[in-house]
Amino acid sequence: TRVLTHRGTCPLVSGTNIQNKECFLRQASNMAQSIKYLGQEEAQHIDEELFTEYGFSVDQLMELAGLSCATAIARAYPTSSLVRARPSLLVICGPGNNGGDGLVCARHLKFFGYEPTVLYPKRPNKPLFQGLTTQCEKIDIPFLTEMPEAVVIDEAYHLVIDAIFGFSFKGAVREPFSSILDVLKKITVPIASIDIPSGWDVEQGSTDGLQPDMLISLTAPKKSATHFQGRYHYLGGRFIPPALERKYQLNLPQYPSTDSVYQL
Ligand SMILES: NC(=O)C1=CN([C@@H]2O[C@H](COP(=O)(O)OP(=O)(O)OC[C@H]3O[C@@H](n4cnc5c(N)ncnc54)[C@H](OP(=O)(O)O)[C@@H]3O)[C@@H](O)[C@H]2O)[C@@H](O)CC1
Ligand SMILES: [K+]
Repeated sequence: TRVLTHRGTCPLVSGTNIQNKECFLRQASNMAQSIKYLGQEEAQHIDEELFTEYGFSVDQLMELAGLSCATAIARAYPTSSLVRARPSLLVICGPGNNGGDGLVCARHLKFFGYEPTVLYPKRPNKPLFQGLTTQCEKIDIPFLTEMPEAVVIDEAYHLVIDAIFGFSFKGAVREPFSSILDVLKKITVPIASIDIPSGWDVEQGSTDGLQPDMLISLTAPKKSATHFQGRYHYLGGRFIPPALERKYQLNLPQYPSTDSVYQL
């Protein structure tokens, strides 16, 4: 009772003097609601269940994931904040679904008024990815044939979108992506990573890897996101059914209104 009646400074609301009881309750509620950071297998299981148990298709979720990435990027880097004449972006897409998110994101960013260019060096021979590529080409998004040097990227683009690897990445990075990541470590323009900073261990992160300015975690952050030190961390992918959220105790925050992104 002494704790409950004592007045002091609440560490959660700096500079305010509220009753400790309130502070305690708020802290307890925040702890109860803190969002879960997923391990690699857990992220893969949730993804699998969305398709097998909940009836979603890959292209559906990829569209929502990519749209939330484009929305978060437009929030963090509005076209009006970009100093050069053209709001040019480089989107680098990898061989899996993370790369697919990148293609969807590039398409939406084009409709949002940006000038994306795509590098897509390893393209899966599947209708989904061929369709996403065609959709970009048909709205005049250029595709590069090789990775530019770091100085060229710094000169030509405002932002690089890293859609190379997501939650299925494992082991040492293989070519051509190891050379691409080496270049990305040298650039000075900011990097926005989709789901995981590419090359990072999904759970442990990386001490000498990319240091993105932005991370858009899809569904829920992965454990490596605790090491993210950039300015903007957004949650996207507002499509998790409540029963699935409960099963995995995701404790997702309430997305505001009709938003598809939430700034963490
Ligand atoms: N539920 C959600 O939240 C949703 C998530 N979505 C998105 O899907 C993402 C997960 O997609 P994913 O499972 O296709 O795997 P991803 O990480 O893109 O890459 C696998 C590819 O990388 C390769 N590869 C692996 N290691 C490598 C290495 N060391 N060096 C080189 N290559 C390596 C591997 O090649 P392989 O081993 O087959 O040769 C394979 O081709 C997820 O992060 C999110 O962005 C949304 O689209 C839908 C809803
Ligand atoms: K990525």
